[in-house]
Amino acid sequence: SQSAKKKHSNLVTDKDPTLTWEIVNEIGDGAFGKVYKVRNKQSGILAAAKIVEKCTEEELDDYMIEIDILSECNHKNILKFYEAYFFDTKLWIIIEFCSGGAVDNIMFDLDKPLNEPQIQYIIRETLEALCYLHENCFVIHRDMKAGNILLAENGQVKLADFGVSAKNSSLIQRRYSFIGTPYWMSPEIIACETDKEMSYDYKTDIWSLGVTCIELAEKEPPHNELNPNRVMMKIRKSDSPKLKHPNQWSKNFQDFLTKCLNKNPDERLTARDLLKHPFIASYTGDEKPVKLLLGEKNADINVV
Ligand SMILES: COc1ccc(Nc2ncnc(-c3cccnc3Nc3cc(NC(=O)c4cccc(C(F)(F)F)c4)ccc3C)n2)cc1
Repeated sequence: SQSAKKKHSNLVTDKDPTLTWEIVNEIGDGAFGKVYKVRNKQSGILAAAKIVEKCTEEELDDYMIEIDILSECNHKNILKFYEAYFFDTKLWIIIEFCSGGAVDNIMFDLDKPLNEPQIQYIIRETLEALCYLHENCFVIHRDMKAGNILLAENGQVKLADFGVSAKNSSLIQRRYSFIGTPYWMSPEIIACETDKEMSYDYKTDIWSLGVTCIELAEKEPPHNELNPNRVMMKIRKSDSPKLKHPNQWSKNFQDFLTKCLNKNPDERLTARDLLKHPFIASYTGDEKPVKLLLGEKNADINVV
């Protein structure tokens, strides 16, 4: 439509996406719509396409925040934006395809948590993405968890946001809205919902990263036995969560967790600081431990 074309530069409105992209299969079905693996008819390139049916102009404005964030992000550890179409009342958001899928699905398929080198590599790459989001894009992710960390076929780590909670926020202005998946929520983000004068900022992603480390080490986040509306009060009342069996893990890992899971956001380290922490800096390996993990997952599928 004319208004969509005029307003948004990242949006193709006068071309039918099915002329360029063919649907291979469905890979996800969320509240927002369906997600497909698609192939470019000219280049053969694979991609992931979120297709929102009957998208209204105001819904489009909301999705444009996501499209603008994705199109301005140019980093090896953030999903690469390809194209977006608004055609025949359907919105298509097309981004790079990661064949490994999300890390929580991989742990579920293999029915086992990750080992320390795999955690070090994945968290190092995720911290690089968070540094970029916080320092270059002034974006708070707000839904950091293993389900939003994708693996590409060569073991590359790509940060995603399927719930699309990531929002732009300038350095000074803090966020007052309330969002994210309860188990990974920081104490201050929960406080936001009760006493409004509280606010939170980038440090909320660091708490969620700490919870994600426990999730990678134990398959589930802390308090996962509680139902979602109980867990928020539990997080606010409880001390910082810890690993169930600390002596199975290095002192560096345990110390890294205490630096992420400080209940006071002002004392929590930044993503930039955490990249220098021994748990991360001492890991000089490449993506090999994660390529083995992907090998197991693929072998798993063949053997079944
Ligand atoms: C179940 O098996 C699989 C196998 C492979 C894959 N691979 C894959 N590769 C790429 N994308 C997806 C995907 C899956 C479900 C939903 N959305 C997906 N990607 C996607 C993500 C977005 N948006 C973001 O990731 C996003 C939005 C806002 C901010 C950010 C960030 F802050 F991270 F930059 C990221 C938009 C459109 C799409 C199609 N899935 C997934 C499941």
